[in-house]
Amino acid sequence: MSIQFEEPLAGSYGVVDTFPKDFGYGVEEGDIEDSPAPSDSKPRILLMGLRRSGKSSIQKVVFHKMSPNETLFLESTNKIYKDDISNSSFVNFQIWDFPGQVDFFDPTFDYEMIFRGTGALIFVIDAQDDYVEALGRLHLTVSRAYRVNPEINFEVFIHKVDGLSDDHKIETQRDIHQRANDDLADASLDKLHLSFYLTSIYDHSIFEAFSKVVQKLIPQLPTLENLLNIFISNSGIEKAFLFDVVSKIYIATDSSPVDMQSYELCCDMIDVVIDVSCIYGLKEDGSGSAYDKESMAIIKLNNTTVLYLKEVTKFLALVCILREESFERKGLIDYNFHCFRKAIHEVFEVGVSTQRLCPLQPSTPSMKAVTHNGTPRSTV
Ligand SMILES: Nc1nc2c(ncn2[C@@H]2O[C@H](COP(=O)(O)OP(=O)(O)OP(=O)(O)O)[C@@H](O)[C@H]2O)c(=O)[nH]1
Repeated sequence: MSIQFEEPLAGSYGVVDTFPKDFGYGVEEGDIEDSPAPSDSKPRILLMGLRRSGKSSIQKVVFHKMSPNETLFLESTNKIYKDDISNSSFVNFQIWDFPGQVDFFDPTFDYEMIFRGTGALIFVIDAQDDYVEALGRLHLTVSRAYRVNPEINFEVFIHKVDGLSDDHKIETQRDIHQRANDDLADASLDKLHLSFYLTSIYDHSIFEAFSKVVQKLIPQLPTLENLLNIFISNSGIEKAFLFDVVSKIYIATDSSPVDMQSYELCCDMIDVVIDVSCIYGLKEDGSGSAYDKESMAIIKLNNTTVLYLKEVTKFLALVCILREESFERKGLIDYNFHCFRKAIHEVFEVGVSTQRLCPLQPSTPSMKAVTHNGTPRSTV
C-alpha cells in the first residue's frame, strides 16, 4: 500500500490517538462566518429513549470520537444535554440528548417549544433488552411530537445489535416495526412515518444510520447527488462519498447502492489521512491544521483498487473508490474534481445568500431554510 500526500510533510513527531478528539480545522482567510445564529434557534436533532438505551454513547462516539469501550463509563444523563456541533462540523444542528425518563406531564417540560424547532427525532431502543416498555414510550413520544410538528422526521434506532445473531436482528426489526406501526394505526396516526435502522456503536452502522438521518435534513441533497453522479460517470470512478470529516458521516453519495464495506473503507481512509497528517503535517511548534485546503491522499490497495481523497470545503472531503486502470487518467480526474469542487461551493453559496434574504424565524426554525457549514463564505 502506498500513500501519497501532496501536503508538505513537516518533520515533527508526536503520539496521536486513533483520531484526535478535538482536532481543529483552523480558520483560513475568507472562512470567517457570519456571527452564528443564536444556538437555540438552530434546528435540532433529538435523541430520546429509555434509560441506558445508549443515547449519550451514540452522541459521544459519532460527534466526539469517543471509543466505544469508553462509553461503559458514561454516567446517566440527568438533564437535557445540548450539544452544538456546528463549529466543527458541516452538520449545522444542535443534538439534544435527553435523560431517559422525560415526563411529558411535568409542567416545567415545555415539549411544544422543543418539538417545534426539531428536524429529526431519533428514538433509541435497546435491542438486547425487553423492548415492550420502550415501544410504549416510543408511541407516546412520537404521537405527541407529531401533533406539535408533523414535519419532524421520526427515526428509530434499534440499537446494540452487536449482541444479536443475524437472524435475531432481522426478527427483532420485523417485530418492532410491526408493533410500532400497529400502535400508530390504532391511534389513527397512519400518516406518521417511522424509519428503522439496526445500529451499534461497535461498528460503522451507527455512522451509516446517522448519515441517513442527516441527509434527510439537507435541502441541497438532490443537487449534491446529481453532481456526484456527473463527476463519477465522467471520471471512471466506481463510488464517491461526500464526507463530513469530523464525524465521518456521509452527507451525500452517488446513486449507485452503498455497500457497507466501501463505506468502512472510506471511513478508514479518513482516519489514516488525519492521523498521518497530525504526525507529519503540522508545523514544528504544533500549529497548523490536520485538515486544510491542501489535504489530499491517494492509497493504492493490493487488489487493484485505488482510494482517492481530496478537500472540498473546510468541513467536507470527497472520498472515491476506483480501479487502477481508471486511475491512469489522473489528469482528467483532477480536472473533473476541480469543476465538482467549484460547483459544490456554488451550491452552498446560494444557500447562504438565500438565508440572508429570508432569515430564520427564531421561534419557528424551518428545515428548508437551514444553511450548512459547507462553504467558506465569500467576502461581502
Ligand atoms: N453492546 C453495546 N452496548 C452499548 C451500545 N451503545 C451503548 N452501549 C452501552 O450502553 C450503556 C448505556 O449507555 P448510555 O449512552 O449511557 O445510555 P443513555 O441512553 O444515554 O442513558 P441515560 O443517560 O441514563 O438516559 C453503556 O454501558 C454503553 O457502553 C452498543 O451499540 N452496543
